[in-house]
Amino acid sequence: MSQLLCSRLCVTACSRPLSFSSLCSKTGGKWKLSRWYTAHSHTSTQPPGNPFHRIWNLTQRAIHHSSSRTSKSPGLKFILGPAVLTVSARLFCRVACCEADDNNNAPEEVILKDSVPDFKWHILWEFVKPQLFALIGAVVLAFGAAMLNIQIPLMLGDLVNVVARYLREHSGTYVNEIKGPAIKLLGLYAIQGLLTTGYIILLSRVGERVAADMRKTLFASLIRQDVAFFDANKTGQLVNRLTADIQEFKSSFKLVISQGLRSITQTVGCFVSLYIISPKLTGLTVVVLPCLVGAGAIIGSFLRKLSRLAQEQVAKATEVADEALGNVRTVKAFAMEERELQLYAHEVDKSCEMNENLGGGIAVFQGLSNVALNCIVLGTIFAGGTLISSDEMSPGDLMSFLVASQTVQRSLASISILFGQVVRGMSAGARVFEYLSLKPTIPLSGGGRIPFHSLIGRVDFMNISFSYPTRPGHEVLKKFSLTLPPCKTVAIVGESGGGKSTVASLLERFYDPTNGVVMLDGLDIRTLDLAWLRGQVIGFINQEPVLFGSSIMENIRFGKPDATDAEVISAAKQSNAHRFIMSFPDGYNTMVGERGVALSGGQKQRIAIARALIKNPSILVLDEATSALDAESERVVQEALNRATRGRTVLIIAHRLSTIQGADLICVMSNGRIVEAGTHLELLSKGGLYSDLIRRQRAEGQK
Ligand SMILES: Nc1ncnc2c1ncn2[C@@H]1O[C@H](COP(=O)(O)OP(=O)(O)OP(=O)(O)O)[C@@H](O)[C@H]1O
Repeated sequence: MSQLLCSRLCVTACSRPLSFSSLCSKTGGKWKLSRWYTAHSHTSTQPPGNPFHRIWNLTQRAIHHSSSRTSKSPGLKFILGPAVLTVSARLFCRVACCEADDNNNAPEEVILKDSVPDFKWHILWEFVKPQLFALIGAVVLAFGAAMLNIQIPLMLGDLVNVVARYLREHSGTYVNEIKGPAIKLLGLYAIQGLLTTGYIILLSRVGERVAADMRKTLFASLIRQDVAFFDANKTGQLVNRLTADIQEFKSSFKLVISQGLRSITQTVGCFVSLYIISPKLTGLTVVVLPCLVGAGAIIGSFLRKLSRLAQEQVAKATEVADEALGNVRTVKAFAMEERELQLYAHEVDKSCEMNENLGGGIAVFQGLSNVALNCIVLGTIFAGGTLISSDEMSPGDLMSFLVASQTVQRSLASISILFGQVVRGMSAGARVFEYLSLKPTIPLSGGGRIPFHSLIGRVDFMNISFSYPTRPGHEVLKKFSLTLPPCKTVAIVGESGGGKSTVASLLERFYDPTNGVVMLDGLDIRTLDLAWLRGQVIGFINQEPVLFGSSIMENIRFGKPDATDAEVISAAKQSNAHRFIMSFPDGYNTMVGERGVALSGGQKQRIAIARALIKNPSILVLDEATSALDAESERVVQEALNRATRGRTVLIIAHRLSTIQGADLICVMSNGRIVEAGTHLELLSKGGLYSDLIRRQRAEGQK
C-alpha cells in the first residue's frame, strides 16, 4: 500500500513541475511568503484530501503570488517545486520503509524472546578479519558518499541563487549562467552515485562472506555437539540459528555500516550547514525535529510490538501446518484431515485479525506522519519566507535549508530505526556466537587413543550409575554391571523404560556414565578416540533405521565413505538386501526418498544392516532391530542378522523374546538393574521374571 503511495507520489513529483510552470511568472527580489500565507491560510479554495497536496498548492500559490507582485523569476519554479515534492516523496518512502521494516523484521523478534547471551566481539572479529580490506573500503566509500550528501543542499542553494540573480539582472545568457553550478552539481551526483555503488558492492560482499563463514562454522559446531545437547535443544531452534539469526545479523551488520555511518555523518554535517545558512531557522528545527522523531519512534515501537505478535501468530499457524504435513501418514491413518484443517484455519484467522489491526495501526501512523512531516516543510517555508522578506535569507538559502533539514530529518529517523535493528542484530549474533563457542562435553576427536593391537571385543559395564543430563534427578541405571564376552551374543530384555536402550547408548558413548566406567578390552572408553570407536568398532542398528534422502549406494556407503562399489554390494548381500535392490529399475542408484519413505520397513532395515556391516565392526549393537517388522520381513532380516553377528561381540536389546533364545547370555533388566541372567533354558527353569515374560508373550501371540 505504502509502496503504491510512493510510486504514485513519484509520478506526481515528475509531472507537477509542468503545470507548475504555468502558474509562475517572473519573480525577483524578496519573497512575500509570510504575508501572503497570513492572508490566504483561511481561504476555502484549498483542495481537500492529502496534506501533501495542500502544501503543494500553497507553495505554488505562494510563488505565484510572490512572482505576480515582483514579476521577475520563472526559474525558481523549476527548483523549489520539485524540491518540495522530492522531499515529501522521500518522507512517504521513509514511512513505507518503516512499515516494511516492521513486517520484515518481526519474525526474528520472535526469537528475541529467548534469553539473550552476551555479544562476543572477539568472535565477530574472527569473521570480519578476512574481509577487513573490503570492509575498510566500504566504510571509506560510504563516508565519502555521506560527505557529498552534505554538500548537495548547499550547491542546490547556489544554483537557485544563480537563477534568481539571472532573473533579477538578466546579465549574459541563462545557459551560460547556470552551466557552471549545474555541471558541478551533476558531477557531484555522478561521484555520489559511483561511491554509493562501490560501497554497496563491497558491503554486500563482506556481509555475504561473513554470513557464509558464520553458517559453516555454526553448522560445524552444532554437528559436533554430543547427543545430550540435541536432547536439550529443539532442532527447529537450531535451524533457526543457521537461517533467521544469521540473516538478521547480516542485515544489521550491513545496515549499521551503510546507514549508520551515513546517517550520523549527514546529521552532524547538515546541522552545521543549517546553522551556517540560518541560525534562527536552525533553532526552530532543533526544537521541533527531535520531538517528532521521538514521537515517531514511540509509535513505531508500539507498531513493532503489534507486528511481532502478529508474526508469532503466523509462526503458530505455520507450526500447525508443518506438523500436519510432516506427519501426513498419521493424520490420514486417523482420518484427522478435517480436525487439522480446523486447527489451521483457527490459527490463520487469528493471525489475519492481528495483521488487520497492525495494518490499521500503520495506516494511522502513516497519516499522522504525513501531516506532521509536511507541516515541517510548510513551517520551514513559512518561517523562511519571513526571513527572505526581511532580507535575512536568499531564496537559494531557503532551498538549501529545506533540503538539508530533510536530510537531517531522514537521518535522525533512520538512526532511530537503526537502533532497534542494532539491538535485534546483536541479539541474533549473540545467539549464534553462543553456539559457536560451545564445547561438546564428549569431543569427537582430539586426545583419544586408538589401540595398536587388534581388538578382542570384550566389553565391561562396571558399576554404572546414570541419569540423563536433561533429567538429572531421575536415575535410569543404578550400579549396573555387565560383561559382553568377546564374540558372544548377550541379550537384554525387560520391562519398557527399564533402561535397556540406555545401556546401548553408553556403549556408543552418546553419554558418559554419572558413575562407573565402560571398558573395551580393559580400556576405559573415555580414553579412546571417539571417531574410531563409533566409525570402526561399533555397528549400531536400531528399531527405526533412518536413511538419508539419497541413493541406496550412498546410504550403504555412509557406514564407510571410502568403500568401493564391490564392498557396498558385498555388504548388501550379507544383509539380504542385494536381491530386492537389483529388482528396482535403478538398482543401487534407486533414490530412497526423504528419510527412506520409498522403501518398506524390512527393506530399510536391511539397508541399515548393510550400512553397519560395511565397516566390519567388532561389536554390533542391535536395539530392537526386528520389533517393527512383520513376520516375513522379520524372517529375512533375522537371517541377515544371524549371519552378521557371527564372529562379533553382540549386544541385542529385544522385545520379541523369540529372537534372542539362541543368545549366549540373556539379562533381564528391571528398574535400571539386572535382576536375572542366564541362558534361555536356565532362565526358564528358574521360573522367574523371564519365564513370566515368555508366558505373557506366548499368551499375547495366541490371542
Ligand atoms: N534422551 C532422554 N532424556 C531423558 N530421559 C530419557 C531419554 N531417553 C530415555 N529416557 C528415560 O530413561 C528411561 C529408560 O529409557 P530406555 O529407553 O533406556 O528404556 P528401554 O528399556 O529401552 O525402554 P523400551 O523397551 O520401551 O524401549 C525411561 O524412563 C526414559 O523415559
